[in-house]
Amino acid sequence: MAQYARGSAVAVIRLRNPPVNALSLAVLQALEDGLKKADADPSVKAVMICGENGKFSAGADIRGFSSPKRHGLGLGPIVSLIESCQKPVVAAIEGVALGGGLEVALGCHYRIAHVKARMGLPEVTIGLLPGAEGTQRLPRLIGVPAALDMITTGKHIPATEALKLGLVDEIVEENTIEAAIRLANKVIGQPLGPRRLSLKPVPKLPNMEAFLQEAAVKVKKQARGCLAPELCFQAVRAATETPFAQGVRRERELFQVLLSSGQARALQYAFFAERAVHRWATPTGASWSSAAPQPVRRAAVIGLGTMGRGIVTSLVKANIPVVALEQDLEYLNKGRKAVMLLLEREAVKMEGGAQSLDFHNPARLQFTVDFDLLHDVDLVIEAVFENMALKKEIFHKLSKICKPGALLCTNTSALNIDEIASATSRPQQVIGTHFFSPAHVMRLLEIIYGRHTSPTAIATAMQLAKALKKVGVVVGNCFGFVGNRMMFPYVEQAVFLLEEGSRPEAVDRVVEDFGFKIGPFRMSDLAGLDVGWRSRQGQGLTGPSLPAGTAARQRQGQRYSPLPDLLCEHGRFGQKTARGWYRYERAGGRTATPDPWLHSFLAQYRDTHGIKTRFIDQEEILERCLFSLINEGFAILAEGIASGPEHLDVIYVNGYGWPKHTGGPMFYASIVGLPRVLAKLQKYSEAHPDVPRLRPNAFLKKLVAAGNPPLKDWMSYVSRQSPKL
Ligand SMILES: CC(C)(COP(=O)(O)OP(=O)(O)OC[C@H]1O[C@@H](n2cnc3c(N)ncnc32)[C@H](O)[C@@H]1OP(=O)(O)O)[C@@H](O)C(=O)NCCC(=O)NCCSC(=O)CC(=O)CCCCCCCCCCCCC(=O)O
Ligand SMILES: NC(=O)C1=CN([C@@H]2O[C@H](COP(=O)(O)OP(=O)(O)OC[C@H]3O[C@@H](n4cnc5c(N)ncnc54)[C@H](O)[C@@H]3O)[C@@H](O)[C@H]2O)C=CC1
Repeated sequence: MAQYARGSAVAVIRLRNPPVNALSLAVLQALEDGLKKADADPSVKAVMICGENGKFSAGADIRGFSSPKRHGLGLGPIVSLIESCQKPVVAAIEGVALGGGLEVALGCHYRIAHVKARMGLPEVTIGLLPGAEGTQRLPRLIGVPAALDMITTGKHIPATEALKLGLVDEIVEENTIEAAIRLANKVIGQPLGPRRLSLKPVPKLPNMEAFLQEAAVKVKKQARGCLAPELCFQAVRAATETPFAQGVRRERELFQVLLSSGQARALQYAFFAERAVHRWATPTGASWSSAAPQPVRRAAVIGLGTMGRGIVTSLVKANIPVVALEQDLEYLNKGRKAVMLLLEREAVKMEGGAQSLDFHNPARLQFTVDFDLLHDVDLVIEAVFENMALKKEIFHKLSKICKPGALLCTNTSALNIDEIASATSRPQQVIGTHFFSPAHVMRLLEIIYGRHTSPTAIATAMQLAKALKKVGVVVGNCFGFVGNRMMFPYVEQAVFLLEEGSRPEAVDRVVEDFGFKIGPFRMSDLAGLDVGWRSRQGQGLTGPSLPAGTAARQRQGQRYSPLPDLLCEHGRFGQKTARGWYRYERAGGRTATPDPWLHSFLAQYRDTHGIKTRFIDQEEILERCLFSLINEGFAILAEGIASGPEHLDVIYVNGYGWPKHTGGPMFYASIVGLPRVLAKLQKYSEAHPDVPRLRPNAFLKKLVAAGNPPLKDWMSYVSRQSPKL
């Protein structure tokens, strides 16, 4: 709702719809009523619009977009109504003014913001465009380049930047409402024409056409198949080419296209999924609603390799003092240099508003090889080599040295949390905190509870994720947890496709065209092929411990591809050795070029093993890679390793580069239709009976037999007797 109040000459309209004053139909109606009342009342000389509880508005109610109650576009005409008001209207922006919220403010004649407020048009991130005339007003106010940037990226900008851009007239550090009322009183009687954005021309650029052409290419490249950025661009382009009213008509047409698109549905699902995973629960009944986190005032990181250095950086950025520990002085110095470099780069990015990182202060960041310095930290994150014996040795040590309440976290990417915890005297305080590389950049934190992990430990890890500005997703303990476990069949299929006749660049192209940031082979080259090789050696799948006489392409009666092992035996570890599935300009180089050596190696390999090369089309590549991954997702849900499909989707979108505009693997499966996913898996499984991961999972079959229920109902079909904990 919106509350109308009149004090002296200024009428106040307060948007009210907790928690973020989203613009529901009721709010819009009350806003319209308030405006009409103020206009009609001769004693009212000016109007001030603000939001309840220190937040202007986060925009249209996103749940309303899929609601059957939606009655078309109501906001555009209301913004016009504000602008055409004969009395000055001032927006008092506190907290956030986003989407439709900012469009309301753009209709106002003046905008005043609190210094801590944030503004933006994030519609593009939920598959839409600012459909309440925002694509036409914003370029008129701040110019085309800045408007295009805000509208096509959806970024939120701080008030200080908004002031520089001319988006707001003034920023205040104290009471925004009082300042807005003062401003409203001051401008009574002043001409409103120059303040009406719809009447202003779009500021000209000397090279507008060239600028737009370049911008179009950039937007398309960044969109990676997502429709909304391109349509946002078209709407802004209309502002540069046509009068206001015509631009608004174009904006509405484009908005309608997006509103009815599957991508918008998927992105809105992803928005709520990311919030739903905050409300974690475990099959034993522990949950976010009853567990309280412990404070983390000081932390430690053990191991400053690829992951540890990023984790230290994340903690420093979150203002958590850190002790960073290495095994010896040589590694320590190497790690220190790497951490300092990362922090210096972060400090540069944070310049112009953000607090300084203060990382040269030993009270905030200390480097050591002495375990005794960890005696008083609240939390330790272990990031040493992926080796169970080493991890157990370290946890045993930590359990003796750390203070009783300290949380002991492991960054293992696949190992058993319970086994690691068994080396301590406090298994209830042992938990997996699985960061993704680069750890200071990637948003995902997979949080893995073991058999004995306490609810407090889970709540503390979730709180840590929030402090680090990451999305924490709580999952159960199994080999590879959720993310990597689903990744194994995907990568396995990609390699099998090479055996059968495809090439790395062909597989990567199909997966990248689908919208992945990076295909499976580029990804392996980036991560390092030696990582998986060592893990397979540890599992006895390759290397010296493999029993003599084992068939080259079989392990335990199942199909196995030795191709990645053979590449490693040739010293091809990926980017780090300038050779992997591709070749690179130098060791550590980033530009992947298809490698004729690899092509002839594959041809020889097929000859050696008598594999007949066949042409594999894009559909088969995509389906075998994605559906095998999704199939594993159903197994994970059935085992109770994750409490819902949203968890799997949030993990994939935030940790593995799955295209957000398809919602995530499980949402995508629901859109493709479970009967189709099942039929395709059945087909591929029949063609490859020695590949168990292509065999349709029983839970998937159950859902299909139950009539393909909507994703939100899937978990009600899980039999509760067998959660694997
Ligand atoms: C605002 C945030 C920055 C806050 O972040 P944070 O503090 O971290 O809290 P969160 O956990 O994110 O959010 C708290 C809580 O609020 C929910 N929520 C947030 N924003 C919205 C929203 N816009 N709509 C609905 N609900 C929202 C969130 O889900 C949380 O609740 P929970 O899920 O239960 O935990 C951050 O939240 C944020 O960035 N929000 C999104 C901002 C955004 O994207 N805004 C753009 C919205 S789209 C828009 O404005 C479109 C247009 O401009 C087009 C104009 C067309 C207008 C048509 C009129 C629409 C009529 C709707 C019909 C309604 C039907 C009816 O009334 O019945
Ligand atoms: N590399 C990646 O992309 C990811 C790795 N992980 C996991 O993170 C952990 C670390 O992996 P990386 O950083 O890649 O390894 P890395 O090999 O780059 O670094 C490991 C570091 O641990 C240090 N170390 C070894 N023994 C030690 C000891 N006793 N005391 C102190 N330090 C010691 C080493 O000196 C080395 O610097 C592993 O468990 C790995 O599985 C998790 C997610 C992604």
